[in-house]
Order: sequence, then C-alpha cells, then structure tokens
Amino acid sequence: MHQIYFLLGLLGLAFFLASRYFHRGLQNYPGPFWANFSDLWRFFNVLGRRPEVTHIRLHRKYGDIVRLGPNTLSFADPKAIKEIYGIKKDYVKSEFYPVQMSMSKGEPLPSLFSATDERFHASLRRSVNNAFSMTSLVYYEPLVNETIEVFLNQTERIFAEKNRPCDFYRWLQFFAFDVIGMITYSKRHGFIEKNEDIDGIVAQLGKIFNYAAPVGQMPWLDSVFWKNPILSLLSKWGLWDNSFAVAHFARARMQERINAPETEKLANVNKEDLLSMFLKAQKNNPDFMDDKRVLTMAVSMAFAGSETTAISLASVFYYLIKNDKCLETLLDELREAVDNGVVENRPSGLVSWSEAQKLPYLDACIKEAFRMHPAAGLPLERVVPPQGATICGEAIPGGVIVGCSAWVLHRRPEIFGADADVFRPERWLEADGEKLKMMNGTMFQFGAGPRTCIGKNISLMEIYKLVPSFLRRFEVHLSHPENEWKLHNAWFIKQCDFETKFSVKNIQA
Ligand code: HEM
Repeated sequence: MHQIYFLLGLLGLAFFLASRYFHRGLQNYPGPFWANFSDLWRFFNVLGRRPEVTHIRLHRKYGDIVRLGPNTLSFADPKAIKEIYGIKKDYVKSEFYPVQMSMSKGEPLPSLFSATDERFHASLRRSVNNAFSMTSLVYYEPLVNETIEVFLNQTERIFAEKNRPCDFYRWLQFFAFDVIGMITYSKRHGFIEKNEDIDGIVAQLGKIFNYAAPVGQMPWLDSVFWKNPILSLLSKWGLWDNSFAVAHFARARMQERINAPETEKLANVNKEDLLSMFLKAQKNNPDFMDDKRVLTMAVSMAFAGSETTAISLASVFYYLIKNDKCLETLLDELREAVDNGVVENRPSGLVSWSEAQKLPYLDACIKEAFRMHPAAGLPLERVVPPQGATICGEAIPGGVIVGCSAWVLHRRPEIFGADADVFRPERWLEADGEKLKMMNGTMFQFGAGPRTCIGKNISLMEIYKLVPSFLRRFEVHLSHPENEWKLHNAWFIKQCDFETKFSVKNIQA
C-alpha cells in the first residue's frame, strides 16, 4: 500500500516539475537548471546578495535571453528596452513591486513607484509631473545649495579637522536623505547636523530592501510574512503599527503646512518645494489627490530618492579615487574652469547646476560611474500583455515576466567596447554620431518609458553639484587603498567597506 502512495507521490512530483519546465513554452530558453522548475532558484540567488554578478555571467554564457525562473526571462539585447518599456506597450509592473508597498491601517498604499495598475499610475504621474520638470529645478537649487554647504562644513568639522575616518557611503546616504527632506518639505531630517541615523530611518529602509529583494522573487511569500491577513487586521484595529519612521516625519511636515497661520502661508507663496507642488496638485484635482495620496507621494520621495542617489554619488567618488589619472584630469578641468570664470570661485566651494553642466569631463565621469554601477541591481520586471508580444524577434506568450538589468546592458562590449568592465570616462568623449547614440540609448540606470525615474532631473542636479563642490573643498583618500569595496545587492546595490579620509584644500589658491 505504502508503495502505491509513494509512486503516486513521485508521479505527482514529476507532473508538477514537467508543468513548470514546459510552462508557456519557455523550455526553449537556456538558463540555470533549477530555474526551469522553481523560483526558489532566483530567491536564493538574490538572497546571496550578488545576483547582478550571476546575471552578467549567465548572459555571457547563454546569450541574449536567459530563463531565470519557470515564468521569467531576462533580456540583454538593448533592442528589448524599447520593446518592453516603450510607450503604449501595455506591459505592467510585476508583483515584485507591491512587496515594497507601505501599509496604512492594514491597507497597502500604492505609490508612483510600486503601483501595478497602469491607469492609476498614469493619473498620479500626470498630477505630479510638473513638480519634477527641468524648469522646476530652479526652485529646488537653493534648497540643495543650503544642504551642500551644511554637508561640506560638517565634513570639515567632523572628519577632516580631526583626521577621522569616514564611512563615506553612509555619510553620502545622510546627505541624500537630508537633501530629499529639504526638497520635499524645505526641512532637513537632521542626519548631517547630528551625524546619526535619525529615528532609525536608514536602518529601517535597509531592512525593507533586504526583505523586498528576495521576497519579490516569490511575491506570494509577502502575504505570509509582512502583509499577512492577521497583521493587517491587528494594524486596522490599531494594535500593531507597521508604518515607516519616514512617514511620521512626512505627516508632521504636512500638518505644519496645512495648519500654518495665513501670514506664514502668504510669506511662503514663492517658496516652492515638492510638498507645495503636491498640495497644488491636490487643489487642481481634489477628488484624486486626497491627503493620503499627497502623503504617499512625500514618503515615496525618501524611498525612491535617497539610497539611489547615495549609491550613485558613492560610485562617482570611488571610481575617481581608484583611478587617480581620471581624478587629476577632472581636477584640472575644475581648476581651469575657475581660472576662466566658467565656475565662480565661491569661498564655500559650491558649484552651480548651470556651471556643472559646462564641464565635459565631469559629465563623462558621472556617466561612466552610472554605467559601471547603476543603483538598481535586478531586472526591472514587467508582465507581457495577455495577447503576447514579440521581443527581440521572439514571440513571448502573455503573462510571462520579462525584464532587463542595467548591470547586464551596461557591460555589453559591442556597445561600450572590449574594455566594458573598466572605468574609462574617455569613452564618452571619444564616441560620436551613431556610436554615442547607441551608448546613450543603452544606458538604463533610470529605467525607461512611462515608468522611468521621475526624480532623474533632481538627482542629476544633486550629483553634478555635489561632486565638484566636494572635490574643490577636500582631498579624498581611501583609508585602505589596497582593498576593494564590498557590494550588497538588496534591489539597490549598496557599497560597504568604503572608508575614506579627507583633508581640507585651499580653495582660493
Ligand atoms: C541617481 C539617483 C536615482 C536613480 C539611479 C533612480 C533610479 C530609478 C529607476 C531605475 C526607476 C525605475 C524603476 C522601474 O522601472 O522599476 C526609478 C523610478 C522612480 N524614481 Fe528614481 N532614481 C534616482 C533618484 C530619484 C529621486 C531623487 C527621486 C525623487 C525625487 C526618485 C523617484 C522615483 C519615482 C517616484 C519612481 C517611480 C516612477 C514611476 O513609476 O512613474 N528617483 N528610479
């Protein structure tokens, strides 16, 4: 009798494995053996915290299409960018994204970043688009300036004067949080003033991404762990609080703004920050932009705009310090620009956004750092529309999860050259015409299409200003130049063991 049960069990297992293997005809695409049968393969791969290395290796071994799970394909051909992420393509974000959705009283709060309902997303994006336009940057630049000046002064006081080593990634993370706080509410959280993780916000965000990256590979696990019905009920009844520390800060700022006396409101008429822009959007469209949506927008600025910016800044500094010839060339460009009056010689070292845009080698260094180390470290997953689609000449059935990873695209030798694994900013200055167009078209650090990063302009302004301003004020050295940094891929790829020392420069010289 037992043998029959055993045989039936074996038969059931064989049937299940075969159904996974032949799922939607994806057996024709190569990939790791176990990925044919279960998403557990990608769950454990992501849990190993270096999936981007695996993805690059797999594409180099198997070619442009790799099967990463029974229902998941990764594409390495830049043509896939337009085909998957292009306008009017009807792809939706996969269930990877709602795992990052915050909860309020037991209800998930879809944000611009995590929403999978494209109609809802389009309405929300339309309502707030104006706040992120290139022209709105003039309102935010003074807010960024103030934060950069505090950051430079605190770097001098806390680290340079005392010759104290600095965990540079963490310090840049504090900067990124404070600058986004400033742009959103005209108020810093206080990270750089206090040199501490205010309300444990950084630690909490780290935990969320550590959780969301692997769980997002098998999103149903989220309803077992974080968004499980018992915790949701407890939260609805007020017996359990799973809201984020950054949401408390946002709520307080919003209340201050709404309850401000009329005189203060009038005085603030010309002071534009993101919150004032979101409140304006609410005035124009009160039915859609209710208080909850304004709050979600404000909170998601910290989620989407802090770690990504800190990572990108850290990689510019790291690659420059590790490549002293590039650093020298950049410093020469900066010196010359100050001598020629292209950059004003301000005592604080501050460089303006318009000045920074006139520095071609700086531009090349930043682009090259984005290429070598894009912040997002996983494929940006989308679901093929029900009718199916053609991607890179292959007919892909509806419902399959597809995506491109910036890490894979940015290391294509036929686009960026045989030395694609090396940091070499000059490639951006040497290339022209079709070649440059192709290189630019393959860059994917901000995603693409209707879900491309809405904060791109803001983050570019922060990076193009801080890098030259910092390098005018300080010499930066690695505490342990013989060591490489360590990377930790929890959806965004953070840098660890990046310890630096700073010495003050004589700006007027
Ligand atoms: C260098 C810094 C940044 C990088 C590398 C970056 C990267 C990205 C990427 C790759 C996406 C697309 C995600 C996807 O398709 O799955 C995205 C979306 C988004 N980013 Fe950024 N980001 C940065 C800075 C910012 C900043 C400063 C903000 C806010 C001020 C921001 C807000 C957002 C939002 C709200 C979305 C969702 C847009 C939508 O779906 O409509 N990001 N970002």
